[in-house]
Amino acid sequence: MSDLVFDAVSVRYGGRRGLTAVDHVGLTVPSGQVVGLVGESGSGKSTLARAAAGLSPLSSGRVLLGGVDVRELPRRRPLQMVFQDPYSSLDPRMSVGESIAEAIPRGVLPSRGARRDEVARLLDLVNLDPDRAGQLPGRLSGGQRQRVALARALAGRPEVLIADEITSALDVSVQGAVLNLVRSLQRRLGLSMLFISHNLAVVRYLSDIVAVMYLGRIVEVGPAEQVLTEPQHPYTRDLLAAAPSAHTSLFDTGVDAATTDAEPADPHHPPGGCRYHTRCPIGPLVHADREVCLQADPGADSAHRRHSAACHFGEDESHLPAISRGASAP
Ligand SMILES: Nc1ncnc2c1ncn2[C@@H]1O[C@H](COP(=O)(O)OP(=O)(O)OP(=O)(O)O)[C@@H](O)[C@H]1O
Repeated sequence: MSDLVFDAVSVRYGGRRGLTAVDHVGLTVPSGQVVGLVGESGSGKSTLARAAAGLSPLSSGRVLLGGVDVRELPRRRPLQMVFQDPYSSLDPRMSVGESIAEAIPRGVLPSRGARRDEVARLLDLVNLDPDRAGQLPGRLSGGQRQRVALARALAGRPEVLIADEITSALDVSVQGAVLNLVRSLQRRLGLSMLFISHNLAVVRYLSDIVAVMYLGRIVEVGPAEQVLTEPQHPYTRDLLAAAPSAHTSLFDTGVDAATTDAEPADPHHPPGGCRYHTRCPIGPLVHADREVCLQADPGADSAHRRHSAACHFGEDESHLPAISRGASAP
């Protein structure tokens, strides 16, 4: 088992008129731990996850697993991804068993019988009756399909599971069961996990570490409890203020993280200096120091495991009582 390391990863979409969806991101998912990745829509979370899984080509940087560039791993088998929509991730013409068997690496279990037994083991692992193997996905509920998608991911015996909004398309009544299953599998199998969700309460429930993304950059990272209860970056504070359920119920509906009323920055033309300065409530109120926010990119120390924020005033809370929540940049 080894750490998953994003080393100065950038992903750019389109040509000259395109945008840099992930911009020089450094992030470590320590072996056997869960990193929750949060941030509003369009901040680059899925692109970062897809970059690790080989689904978004890197413009620069590397993704390493145990020091090995994941591009050198055969079919990236140690990294498996589960997606949001269990309706499109399974082939409707293949039985559940065939879908799972297809994901078992070739050569590992050559005999038909051994593959059938492995499918039954995997179905049991995700709490589905092995008799489901003969069914088509059309006969299954969303929650059951997501369990099959998990079984498929586990068929590759991964070290790292990348989970992108895996419960947000499910009925609220089954979200809890799927999350509990993911948590127990992660612990039982010692998996590392990059877990993306808009629901901060869910992220808090699952994660050891939380990383916060804004406009293609990691702006804060640290132990989950610290980031979610003592945030250092103004963006994280705004995110938490907009999603009070991080501190209340796990499965409230309507908890999507949104931030201040200020206009989101244009991802095609991200602001210079600190990327959050156009929306930040601190900059405009700390006039004497605002220049530094316009000029210098603070950068979070996301390669390390301590709590760190990409803010010139991150750990200095002396200005906080003066801040009014809704303040927006001029
Ligand atoms: N295939 C693509 N081609 C061009 N631009 C893209 C593509 N996929 C994503 N983008 C853009 O890249 C940026 C980051 O998108 P991404 O989906 O990674 O963000 P996200 O944080 O995962 O958002 P969400 O929470 O809505 O899934 C956005 O501005 C988005 O519009």
